[in-house]
Amino acid sequence: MNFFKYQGTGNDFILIDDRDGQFPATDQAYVERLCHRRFGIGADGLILLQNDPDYDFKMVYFNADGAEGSMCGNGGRCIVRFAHDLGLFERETRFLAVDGEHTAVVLGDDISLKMTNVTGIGDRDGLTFLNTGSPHVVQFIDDLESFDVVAEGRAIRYSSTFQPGGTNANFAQVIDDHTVFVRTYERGVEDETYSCGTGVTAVALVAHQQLTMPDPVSIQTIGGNLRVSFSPESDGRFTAIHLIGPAKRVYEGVLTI
Ligand SMILES: N[C@@H](CCC[C@H](N)C(=O)O)C(=O)O
Repeated sequence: MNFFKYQGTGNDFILIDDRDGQFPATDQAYVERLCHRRFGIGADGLILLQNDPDYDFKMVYFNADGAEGSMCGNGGRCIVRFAHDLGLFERETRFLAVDGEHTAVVLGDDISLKMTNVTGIGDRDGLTFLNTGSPHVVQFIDDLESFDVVAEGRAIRYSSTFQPGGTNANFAQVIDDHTVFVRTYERGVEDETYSCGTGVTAVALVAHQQLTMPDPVSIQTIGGNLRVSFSPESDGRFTAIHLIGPAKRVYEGVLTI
């Protein structure tokens, strides 16, 4: 079976064309092994591209721990690039993911991915929490460079407040009036990743609501730059949310494990 490796701002994924349904998707240990950075290919997650009768394709996303995850924004941009490379559409696509329908547009090196609407930004035991397709806590920090993202993120991820599912944790530092630097501890990877698409989307919406940062918000991550555009609604919801940034094929190979 062939595999492809893609990355979106350093969030890296194994992509598999599973339109024949042959991949052993229920074998969690196998997916985990493929994602392992010593014994496998190495990736933050694995994504299957499957057929769906009503859409261009269906995205099935697994975290590096082998369990099926909630929505992955960078993975969403990567599978759009993959589908484009496979010739499944020309410029605009419509696909199904775990959180419902997404549309996306190829803009040269960038993919603009429409994210699910956000119902609101809440408070959970003093922490800012929202769901952008995946659950996210957002905290603003003064010196993010030297902040211990893994220790602090893990404490939030496993805190009783967010059990049983847990949450992703994002730490953000304001760079200027429209730019934020973001570092994320990802649930399911159980480590800091170079970038998290649903996480930076969450940070952009919180930066708008709490710091009046205007649309679009520019995001810096360890793995590169992204933009998030959105429409704030009068009832606290956000619609027309787009995550925009590069997504690239890195290499392809044949599975031998
Ligand atoms: N890297 C992802 C986030 C994936 C979801 C997450 N790890 C979870 O299941 O909680 C992104 O780019 O959004």
